[in-house]
Order: sequence, then structure tokens, then C-alpha cells
Amino acid sequence: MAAEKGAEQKALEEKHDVLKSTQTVIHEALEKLGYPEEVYELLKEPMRMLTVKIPVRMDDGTTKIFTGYRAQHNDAVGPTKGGIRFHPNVTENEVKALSIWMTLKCGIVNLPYGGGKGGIICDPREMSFRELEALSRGYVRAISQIVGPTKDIPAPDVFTNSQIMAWMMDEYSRIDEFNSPGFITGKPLVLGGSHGRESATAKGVTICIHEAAKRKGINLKGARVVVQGFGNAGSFLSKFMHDEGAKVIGISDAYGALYDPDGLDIDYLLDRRDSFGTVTKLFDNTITNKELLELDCDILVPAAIENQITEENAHNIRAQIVVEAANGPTTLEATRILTERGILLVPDVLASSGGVTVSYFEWVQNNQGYYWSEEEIDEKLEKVLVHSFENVYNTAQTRRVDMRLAAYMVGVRKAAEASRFRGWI
Ligand SMILES: NC(=O)C1=CN([C@@H]2O[C@H](COP(=O)(O)OP(=O)(O)OC[C@H]3O[C@@H](n4cnc5c(N)ncnc54)[C@H](O)[C@@H]3O)[C@@H](O)[C@H]2O)C=CC1
Ligand SMILES: O=C(O)CCC(=O)C(=O)O
Repeated sequence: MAAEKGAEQKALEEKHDVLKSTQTVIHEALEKLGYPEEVYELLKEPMRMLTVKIPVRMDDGTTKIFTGYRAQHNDAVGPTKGGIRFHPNVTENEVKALSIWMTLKCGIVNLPYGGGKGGIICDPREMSFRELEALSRGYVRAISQIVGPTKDIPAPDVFTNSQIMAWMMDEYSRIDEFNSPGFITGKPLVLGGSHGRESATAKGVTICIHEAAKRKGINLKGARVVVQGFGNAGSFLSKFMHDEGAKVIGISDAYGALYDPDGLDIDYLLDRRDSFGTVTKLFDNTITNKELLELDCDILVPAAIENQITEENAHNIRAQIVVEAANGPTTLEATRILTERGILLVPDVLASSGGVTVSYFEWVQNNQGYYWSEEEIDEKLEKVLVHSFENVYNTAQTRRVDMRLAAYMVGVRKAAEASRFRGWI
């Protein structure tokens, strides 16, 4: 059964290889911007990719060897930056693509960083607290030579959180023999975390929803919203939408989805979800993630994993706006279908860039040793995201391209220019 599932997963990954599709759009974006082929040759893969083996003594006395990755896409602009994912389906190509997307995000919101990303093949839902701490510390020891506050700054992603960031920061500080809060972002407040980082990705998505709704003439009060994923991004987003008077009619996690045409009780669900964003196991009357995505709604927000909207279901999507909180939830073919159908698709590299933006604020605060209030963070984030949305939207309009290609065109330029000024290409 496990072997069968593995084969099915592998076939899906090959069919929807996120690295290949990213490369296709990067190539198109660079061509449209008039860059020569060698710029593509430089940017089509990470400059550095480290694969590590992490031995962990498990609670049953055995030793398990985990595989982890850290990809650094391009550091011409500045240190690389991006989250660390703990998930059983992590692959090398996925981590590479995720690092490229980080370069694009940092370019779109104009941060002094290039893109990086990490991942470990594991299922933290099946591990004890002690095993998770050992894995987190082991990963930092394994990658310590290539990361650091001025080299590559990690952060949370799927199934990692502020506790894991705290262990990683502590391990790095021991290696560095110095307290190094600027080594990682998404930390608890007491360890130099920033106000607003936990909800930053969802806040950024909310700002994009506002901007997209304005362009589509949708009133958010009473608008029907469907959110796939109820973790960091999805749960905060559901709360923000609910508090603004929208009706969140569907949410999901890895095990299923909940649907109520009159609107779900988001506060109750937030109260009952576990630390991995699981809540549907508590209910009998669930629907599938596939059914959730095809619900009749105004705004659909995929906030879980890759390749959820494909050529197989893109024709059945009934939202007017799709805002990608997740990285890579829509394939290229599906992007084409949705765009042709007049659905406004706000791509991941723009919509989910609120997280890294506030991570940057966290790093700046760590470097200066002076901390801002939540209001100051919110105000700065709003300014950055509204401007970035306008920039991408206007590029799409004036260059007559879809929002994804427009976002790539805006996002790739900074890394390309910095590489050129450095004399690399
Ligand atoms: N946390 C952050 O700051 C950022 C997260 N993102 C992206 O947002 C997405 C969600 O990340 P987080 O909320 O941080 O993760 P999380 O670990 O807090 O939550 C993940 C959610 O996705 C669900 N999920 C996992 N596998 C699934 C599957 N096969 N089908 C349906 N649902 C599934 C989980 O049950 C959980 O509800 C990811 O694509 C991540 O890369 C993007 C930018 C920043
Ligand atoms: O906060 C960060 O530095 C990175 C967040 C991230 O991994 C992402 O945007 O995908």
C-alpha cells in the first residue's frame, strides 16, 4: 500500500514538476525583459544546493537517518532568505523551485535578499517533541557552514513553527558562540521575534484579496470565501476574512474539508485545531479537498501545498478570484485555463510575500536591537504589499500577460541586474 502510494506520488511529481514549470516562466519573463540566454542559464537553478543526512536517536532507541536540503538560489542582491519545510513529500526539485520563488518574492517586495529554501523529508505529526528538537538541531549543525545572519536566513514554512525556529536559533548560537537572533526569523517574541510575523503571510494575502476584489468589483462583506489548508496561512486568513464580514464557507486540512453554505464558525474551529493545522478529524460530515476546491464561491484561497489546481479541475473552479497563499498550488496549464476564463489569479510569489516581508522587518529589528510595535509593522506591510500588487497588476495590463508572468517579470529583474552589476554575466 505504502509502495503504491509512493509510486502514485512520484508519478504526480513528475507530471507536475514544479522546478520545470518555474523554469518555463522564468525563461519567458527574462525573454520579455530582453535579457540574454546566459541570464536564464544562471537563474534557472540554485547557485548552491546542499543535501545533508541527519541522524536522530528516536524515542524507541533506534537511530533514524533523515535527509534534508538547503537551496540558495542567487545571492547577488544580498543574503539568501526562505523557510524550512518538514514534510514527508519534500523533494530536491521542490526545494530548488521554492528557493527560486523566494528570489522572485524578494524582488517583488524589494527586499535586500536573494532566495533560499530548506526542507527535511519527515512527518513531524508522527514524531515526539524530543525527536523534533533533535532533528531541528541536527539540521542546523549539518547546514551551519552555509547559513548565518549575513549569508542565508531561514524561517518557518509547512509544519515548522516558532518553537522549531527557537531550537534552531539556539543551536546556531552555540556553534557561533554568540547570541545570533538574526540567524533565523519567525522566532518567539521573547527571543527577538517580531510582532505580526505569525499572521504576516495571511495579512499579505488579505491585502491582495482587497486589491483584487476592488478590481473585480466584489464587496468583501458577505463574499463567499473558500480556504484550502488551516495552518499558519489558512487559519489566520480565515479569521481575517470572517472578521471583515466575509462568509468563510469552506476550509480544509490534509484529511478532508468542512463546508457550510451559511458560513463556518471560524473562532470555534481555530480553538479546536491542532498545531499542525488539523481540525477536520473532529467531524463526521466532511467533504474532500477536491470537492472543496470546486465549491461555488467568490474567492478561493489555496493555502496548503503544490499542484492542487491542475488542468483536470481548472474548468470546474467557480471562484471569481483565486489568491495563492500556498507556494505553487496552480499548474501552468491551469493558470492558462483560469486566466482564459476571466478568473483573476493572484500568484503565490506576490500573494504570499507578506511572510518574508515581516521576516525582513524581524531581521532588521534584530540587527538594530530596537523593536517596533504591531501597528508599525502592519503599516509598513500594507504599504509594501499595496505597492507591489499595483506594480504586478499594471505590468500584467500594460504588457498584456497573465498575473503570474507579470509577477515573474517584476520579481526576476533585481537578481538579474545585481548579477550583471557584479560582473557575473
Ligand atoms: N508560513 C509562512 O509564513 C508561509 C507559508 N507559505 C505557504 O503557505 C502554505 C501553507 O503553509 P503554512 O500555513 O505555513 O503551513 P502549516 O504547516 O501551518 O499548515 C499546512 C496546512 O496544510 C494542510 N495540508 C498539508 N498537506 C495537505 C494536503 N495534502 N492536502 C490538503 N491540505 C494539506 C495541513 O493539514 C495544514 O492545515 C505552504 O505552501 C507554504 O509554503 C507561503 C509563504 C509564507
Ligand atoms: O519568512 C521567510 O523568510 C520565508 C517565508 C517563506 O518560506 C515563503 O515565503 O515561502
